[in-house]
Amino acid sequence: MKIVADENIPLLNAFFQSIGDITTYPGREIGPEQVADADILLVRSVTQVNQALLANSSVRFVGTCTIGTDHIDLAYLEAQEINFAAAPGCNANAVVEYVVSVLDVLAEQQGFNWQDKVVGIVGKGNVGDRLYQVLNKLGITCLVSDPILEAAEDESCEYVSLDQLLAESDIVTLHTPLTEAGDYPTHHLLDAARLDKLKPNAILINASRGAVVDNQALMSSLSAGKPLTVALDVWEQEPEINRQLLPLITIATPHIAGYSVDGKIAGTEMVYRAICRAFGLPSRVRVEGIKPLPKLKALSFSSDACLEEVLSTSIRSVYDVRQDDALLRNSFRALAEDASTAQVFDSLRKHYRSRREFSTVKVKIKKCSGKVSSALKALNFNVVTV
Ligand SMILES: NC(=O)c1ccc[n+]([C@@H]2O[C@H](COP(=O)([O-])OP(=O)(O)OC[C@H]3O[C@@H](n4cnc5c(N)ncnc54)[C@H](O)[C@@H]3O)[C@@H](O)[C@H]2O)c1
Ligand SMILES: O=C(O)[C@H](O)[C@H](O)COP(=O)(O)O
Repeated sequence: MKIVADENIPLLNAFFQSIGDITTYPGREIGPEQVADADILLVRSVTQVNQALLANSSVRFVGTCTIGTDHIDLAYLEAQEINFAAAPGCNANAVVEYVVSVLDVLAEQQGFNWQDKVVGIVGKGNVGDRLYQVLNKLGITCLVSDPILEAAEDESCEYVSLDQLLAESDIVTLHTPLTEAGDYPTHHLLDAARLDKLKPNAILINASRGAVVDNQALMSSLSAGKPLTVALDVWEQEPEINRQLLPLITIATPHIAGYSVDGKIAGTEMVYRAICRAFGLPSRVRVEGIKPLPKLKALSFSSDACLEEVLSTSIRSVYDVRQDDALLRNSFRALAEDASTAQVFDSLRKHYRSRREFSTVKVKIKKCSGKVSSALKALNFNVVTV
């Protein structure tokens, strides 16, 4: 079989070389010509998969090694009886750890204690629910808005309206898909009116999709002096992000919240297993059999280390969002005259030094307080008491 794939999908040969001949392209350059005689198309979020791409192709299976599927015309694939698989939850832990790093950094910069804040979570799916569980275990009060789960009478938490969440949360973090249709569309969910409802000095984090927040309205609000701290990992019009918005954003990253090594490989593996099922193939490849993944040295703390020090040191030893923020700002500052915003944004993502996830890091603690150990376990660290 012929496989056409986004070059940014990790371990393509390890997983798929026994299934077919693989040809890779930059995700944004996969067009009708590239897929014309392909049987299987493997993409990430930057390839629009629709009738314009597939109408005259032989593609029988589309896989996106991502959580988001807003780049896929699902109705068209179904109508054409083209098999489809995404990778739900594959990098959800990475996004949670991104949010945790943002909170860790802002808590230090603004001198607050997480436990004293109310966190509003918009969207309680794979990412939002994991974040909810982590924050709950850390004793942090959460408000949750998810009208779809609420309508389905989900009882995993008490739900509030979005307007109540915006009015009462100190920190608002967005984890919905980007949708334009249905009962609860999320395109510009946070428009000018809703941005106005955010508390003074609130923190807004968007690691979902750029257009869930009206970026023009956000820029107007911030330019008018609204006291708001914003962390954006996703931007409207990616990769042509609005560079005038950049200086108004406190933490700015190039859509890498889900870019852990573990999450990216999980995405590839999930689509591989779906293809094996769809084509009745033996699912032989195991991630464990692939070259060992980079491991971080174990951390250890003295028994009198304070909780804040242990948490912050552990988080930053694995991921410090300030590094990605600085890299993005320096890259745009150094932007060569002829280099476009899109080239810089995409290059940062293509050459991203993927990080590991907290669960892969062993933290050795000498007879520490139960509070420290349980907090680290809440963050999914691999805790060993020595
Ligand atoms: N920045 C990144 O690198 C990154 C990584 C992973 C996922 N994402 C994005 O985050 C989104 C969420 O990821 P997930 O794995 O939790 O997806 P998911 O599908 O598991 O959960 C999404 C949740 O949002 C809820 N929802 C839908 N419309 C809503 C609305 N109007 N208001 C409130 N809630 C609403 C759904 O009911 C669902 O519970 C993905 O669709 C993707 O676009 C971004
Ligand atoms: O939807 C997802 O899984 C994430 O947004 C992921 O980070 C997308 O990564 P990309 O396809 O842009 O490489």
